[in-house]
Amino acid sequence: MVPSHIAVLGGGITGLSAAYHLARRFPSSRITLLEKERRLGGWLRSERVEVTHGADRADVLLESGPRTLRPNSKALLELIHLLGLRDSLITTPVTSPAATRRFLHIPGTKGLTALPSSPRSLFTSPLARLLIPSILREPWIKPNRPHDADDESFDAFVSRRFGNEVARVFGSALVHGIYAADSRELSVRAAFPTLWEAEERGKGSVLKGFLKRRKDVRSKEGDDYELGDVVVAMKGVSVYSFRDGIETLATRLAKALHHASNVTVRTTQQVTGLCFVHGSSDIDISLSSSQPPLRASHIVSTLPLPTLSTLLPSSHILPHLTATKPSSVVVINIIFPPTSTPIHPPGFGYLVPRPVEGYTEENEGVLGTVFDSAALDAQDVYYHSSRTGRGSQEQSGGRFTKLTMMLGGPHTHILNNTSQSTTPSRMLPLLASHLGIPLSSLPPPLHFRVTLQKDCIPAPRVGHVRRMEELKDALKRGPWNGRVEVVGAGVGGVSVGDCVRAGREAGRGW
Ligand SMILES: C=Cc1c2[nH]c(c1C)Cc1[nH]c(c(CCC(=O)O)c1C)Cc1[nH]c(c(C)c1CCC(=O)O)Cc1[nH]c(c(C)c1C=C)C2
Repeated sequence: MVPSHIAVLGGGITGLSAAYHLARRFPSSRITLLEKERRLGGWLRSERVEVTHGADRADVLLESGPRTLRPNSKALLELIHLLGLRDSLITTPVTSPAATRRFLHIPGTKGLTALPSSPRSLFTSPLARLLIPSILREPWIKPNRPHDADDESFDAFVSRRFGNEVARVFGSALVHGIYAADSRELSVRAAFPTLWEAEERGKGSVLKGFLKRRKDVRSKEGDDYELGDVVVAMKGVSVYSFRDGIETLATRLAKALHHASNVTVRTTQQVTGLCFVHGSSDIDISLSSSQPPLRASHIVSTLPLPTLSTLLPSSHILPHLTATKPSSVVVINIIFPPTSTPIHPPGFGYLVPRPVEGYTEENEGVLGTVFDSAALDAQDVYYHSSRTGRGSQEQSGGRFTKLTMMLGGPHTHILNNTSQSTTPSRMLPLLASHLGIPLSSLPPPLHFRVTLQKDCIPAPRVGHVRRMEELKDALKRGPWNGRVEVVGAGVGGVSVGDCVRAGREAGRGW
């Protein structure tokens, strides 16, 4: 039966995608999207700041959440096609330094260590001593997954197959860069399912499993995405965004919803409770405003799972809503004026692994730094004032350097004391030391902005996949009877592409 009224809870990227696709799939259904804030888009937030230095002026784009997208998400490519966003694309080629050059800053050392970008560079890398033996050994290590294990931590998984040091140095850094979490708590099955599956396919060896996968991938069939010619624009692209930043995706979705005749978007509407209507299968949604409750036949919740848990009547609690620990990140956007020698080497940026002693109060608390101007420089608009005082949009003396330092996550002492831990006088010496340059070669920044992104990334803990299966099973049974779907980063993958796909798949069974 076609749903009469679908309520979508939450106006972040998953909620917007859900409302957009539901409106297309059910043109005769009413759809209401409810968002507690005034703005839509959740963690996608792109803002421009104006900076000047002598005769140089620029409108520089800053991101405080995700900043780049990867072309492997068909759900995202489809949105770009459907929303007509192709002309706003800004891309980074796979051959550019931002795509090929990545670094680690190893705690206790000065400067950056380049990560090998090809099998050949592996042999000349300072990390060769650690990496080569563990890679060569892995296929020969007997299958060692505990036979009844249905999950384990990412750290335990990598330690088993590649050794403890590889797990601490590379595994923890990777997890910092995606989940801002402790790899000793993160579920390998939920966070890196391809690794877990490769080990199964390779009969115990991850590397053998990956070699086997190549054959399977080539024979994989296509699917039902409407991609237009966007795929052509993504040839040879490593990452991409839009001229006005990643938030463009949210603003264009909101615009499309505004024009859809069957959708109502209600902002500043905080949901305070859900209640089954006696004698019917409808659900009443209470709102914090003085508005009467909203009655819906179907609900898609994209709210964080702990928030959803507070909305349910005690007679109808759902399992596992509070099991996932979200990570908080302190994001520091810094803009430096043009300099005669580059502030950082060309590349994506660097990650900082977990220190040997763990996450202690003595640690600097930095998870990594992104060299933003290296990847999507074309987002920044430069003006040059001539002697006549008239501005023209042209390239002048040099480019500003834009980078983002990220702190916190498992370094909880930073989150408890953000304002004191993130002053320029603390951060700039740390940055100079990570980059291996004297502090005196860093000019005073033109812009230094600190944002605390509280609980921004749900980090799935060991057992997450099984718990989410149990949650989905509970939603199929009474009184929910499949009319309520719970989707989003807390349930499935956390990338923007995963969130868009989760919204696209919501309500498929209705
Ligand atoms: C606020 C900080 C964030 C950190 N991780 C994420 C955010 C929003 C989420 C995230 N980051 C990456 C992925 C994987 C994307 C994919 O597979 O398609 C996710 C879900 C990878 C990534 N990490 C960094 C960047 C610039 C990217 C590319 C995607 C993006 O722009 O977010 C850098 C980085 N992110 C974090 C840290 C500590 C860090 C350090 C250099 C935390």
